[in-house]
Amino acid sequence: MHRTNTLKVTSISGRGRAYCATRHITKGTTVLISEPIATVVSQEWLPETCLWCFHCSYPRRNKVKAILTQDNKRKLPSETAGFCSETCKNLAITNHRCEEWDTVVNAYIAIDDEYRLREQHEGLATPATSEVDSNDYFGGNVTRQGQQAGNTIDLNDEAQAEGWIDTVWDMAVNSPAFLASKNSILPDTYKADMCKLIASCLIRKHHCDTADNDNLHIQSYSSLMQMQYNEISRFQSHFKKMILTDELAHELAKDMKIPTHAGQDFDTAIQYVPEEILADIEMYIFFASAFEKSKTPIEWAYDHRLFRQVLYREMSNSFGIWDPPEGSEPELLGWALHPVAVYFNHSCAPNIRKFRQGRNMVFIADQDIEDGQELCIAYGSVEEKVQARRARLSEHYSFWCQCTRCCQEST
Ligand SMILES: C[S@@+](CC[C@H](N)C(=O)[O-])C[C@H]1O[C@@H](n2cnc3c(N)ncnc32)[C@H](O)[C@@H]1O
Repeated sequence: MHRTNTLKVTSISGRGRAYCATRHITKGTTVLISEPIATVVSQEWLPETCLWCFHCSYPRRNKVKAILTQDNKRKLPSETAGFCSETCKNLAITNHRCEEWDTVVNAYIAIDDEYRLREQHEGLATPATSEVDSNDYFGGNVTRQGQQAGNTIDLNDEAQAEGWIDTVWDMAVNSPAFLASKNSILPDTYKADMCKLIASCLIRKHHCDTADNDNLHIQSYSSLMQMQYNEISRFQSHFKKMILTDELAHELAKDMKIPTHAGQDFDTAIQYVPEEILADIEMYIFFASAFEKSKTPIEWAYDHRLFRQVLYREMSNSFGIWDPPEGSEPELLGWALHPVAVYFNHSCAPNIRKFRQGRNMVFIADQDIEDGQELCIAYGSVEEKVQARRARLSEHYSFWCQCTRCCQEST
């Protein structure tokens, strides 16, 4: 990690925490080089991409295998994963806590195994029945944290929304009928990849919690927890979209308020859950069943709260691993989480350019920047008109862009 003394974290109204210049920065200055805490190479590019430095040798496969499998008949994507050299393999192993690398590889295989199993049984999902009775699970009328005693739960209120969303997850993952309706659904490969990334982070948590010898050059799970958490804003933004576009949902909750009993009865609650959030729950069910069946079951895999801790940080903070690292028409090889690099807000007129250098992300001033000025990158293309840019950012990152350019162009 290399942080220059040119930037610091401050708070900016409407945009949260942000990196700002601590002095005049001249165009071309490197302001930050950051290492990832966790990465995943997508299933599609696994055979040709080095798990450590991300060198992609397509169409040649990696020279050094990550896993020495005995079973050639049953090759899973992760069993083809590897490194471009022994040096990269050694770096991967020594840069993890003891045993950690092995657990990560086994987690990958468990996820591939579950994916393959579902691929074989695709379309055989048991339809959901209306026999779901989550009141049994909660032991009747339980009022949970954040839930008001009045007649409605206000989803605009962060604490109420948080308590209700947590309740819905609990009800969903403890409902046998709901689980039966979801446990054969084949996720898209992107979701299986995200499960691998989440597993890597939770393995780091486990090793941070239990390791005796602290390896100081390894980034801790707590650094990941400093990243912005977007579960509530994601729920609210998809809920708003749902009540605008779905007549029934509009009738049920036009003002973001839902009846209190939707926090106690799963059949009622589920009507208020946007499909994007249902897809997140499905992803967790996939994740948990992968580890339930794995040869080395991992106890933390059955905790949706831990899964959500990472999922809703990954969503607003991960960086794509692009190849070539800079330039036109790159391929997306995977994703990486960089705890130190997450304070660059988005601007539709960015002053910082980022590119990948091997495993690291490098951030360079693209113009002269004044002392105190905010340092911003672009989260994707900034070519469209203001409404289209804001809609894309809202859809993908759950925020309404408040950059100077958007604010000027929308007045
Ligand atoms: C990678 S984080 C950046 C750091 C973040 N501001 C924080 O406090 O941790 C991305 C989040 O920052 C906020 N953000 C970034 N750029 C923004 C912008 N142009 N307008 C409004 N919010 C922005 C959004 O909440 C977004 O989900």
